[in-house]
Amino acid sequence: MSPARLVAYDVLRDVEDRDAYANLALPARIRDARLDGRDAALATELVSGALRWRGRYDRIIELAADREASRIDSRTLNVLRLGAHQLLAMRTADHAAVNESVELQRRVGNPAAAGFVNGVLRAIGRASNEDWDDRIAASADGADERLAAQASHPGWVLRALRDALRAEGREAELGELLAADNASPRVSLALLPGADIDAEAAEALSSDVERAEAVLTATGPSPLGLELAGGDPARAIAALDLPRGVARVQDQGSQLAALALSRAREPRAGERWLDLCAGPGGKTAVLAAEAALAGSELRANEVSEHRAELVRRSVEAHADEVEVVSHDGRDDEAYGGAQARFDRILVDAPCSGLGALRRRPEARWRKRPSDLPELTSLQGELLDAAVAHLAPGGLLAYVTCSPHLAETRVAVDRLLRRHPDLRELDARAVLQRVARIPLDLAGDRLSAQLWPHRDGTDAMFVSLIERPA
Ligand SMILES: C[S@@+](CC[C@H](N)C(=O)[O-])C[C@H]1O[C@@H](n2cnc3c(N)ncnc32)[C@H](O)[C@@H]1O
Repeated sequence: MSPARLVAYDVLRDVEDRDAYANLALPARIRDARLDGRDAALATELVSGALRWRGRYDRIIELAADREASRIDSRTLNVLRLGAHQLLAMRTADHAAVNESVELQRRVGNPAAAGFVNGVLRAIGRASNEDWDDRIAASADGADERLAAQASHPGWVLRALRDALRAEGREAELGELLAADNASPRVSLALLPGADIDAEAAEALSSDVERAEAVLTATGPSPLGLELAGGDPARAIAALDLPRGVARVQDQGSQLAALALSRAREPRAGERWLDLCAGPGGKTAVLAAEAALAGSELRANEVSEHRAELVRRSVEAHADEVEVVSHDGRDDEAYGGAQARFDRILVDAPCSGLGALRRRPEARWRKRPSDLPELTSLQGELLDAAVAHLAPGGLLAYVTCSPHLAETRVAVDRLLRRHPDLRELDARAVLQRVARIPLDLAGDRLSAQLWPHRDGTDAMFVSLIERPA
């Protein structure tokens, strides 16, 4: 029995039974099973493939088994998903994929269903991906159901993504976006400003890193950004030999969102900045470095004490300069009192996370449209509280890692209606100025929406709002 397949199966169960995050459960299981590098890579591919493509594979399994997925025992279904991934997306020989799956079923599932697993997987292996696409199309109830199954996205997510693209006049890009969600992104690093080294110099240094099979390139839209072409990010960071916390794993869209606030305009001396929803602290780290350069003070707030601790760790490069507190961002304590005012506030609000589906393969199946109303009210309340603490002339950045219109444009339009004294600034122009390369920002609104398929970033939304002096 292949240990990598057993580990992959166990992680699928962790995700299902314990609501575990695959990216946390997988390394732990790999360690416990003492998998070598090759088996660890195989387990990783199996887990991310089976989770990401779950919608597609379940439809194919239903067609091959002539039975609804909901009527297949969940242990057997996971064995079939892993088998389907080997047959349809990996180079595993068909007989090996089928035999290993039957063995796995005997070991972890109902042995009496081993014949069923054998039959279903043989049927899946007999047809190509193109054939399965045709069969999915022929059995689908409408174009959305077809695309949702083929591209493995829940229907409501697909419609939300299409609405967001349509608002920019780019509905035709939906297929590219879904494909980008289904591809494993490269790891990006941020090299915090103020270090003695910039991204280009770090790339040059990566000749040392190259020997460690972890090649860094100064590519991507963030001026702080490095991309890892392969290998272990921790080794790449260690090989740069920089002070702790200066090089950090971070999506380049997140880097740009933080820079949009700090670089929207020249800071005056002694400004006060606040990161209201800071955990786990990725953007706080960028803001801390920017604040240190600008001579600004930074306060970071995070409602969860555990995540506030992560924020403290994230600013270790500027530990004494950032005040980290833990309160509900709707309460005055988060700001240090009712009278406290800030010159710049980042509201990186809790959101559905639909912009980062490519990084968390299980996330799309966990979100529910019913999560939205609670999130959008919280976003509105956090924004109202932040606005109340914005100094005259102050700047607020509203950021989400979701392109869902209810969390992005609609939230900003509502905020501006509630507070007619506020003025929206041209976030698109700011991002164009800050970015290392020209960004393809579509639509005719002042806010900016980044996209994985266009910008190579998570789908971050950024709006900049000013309280006129
Ligand atoms: C999108 S995440 C922020 C990501 C972070 N800015 C970064 O770049 O690492 C939103 C954060 O808001 C926190 N949060 C949720 N409700 C909150 C509230 N009422 N007040 C303050 N923070 C809250 C969540 O715990 C979560 O850590």
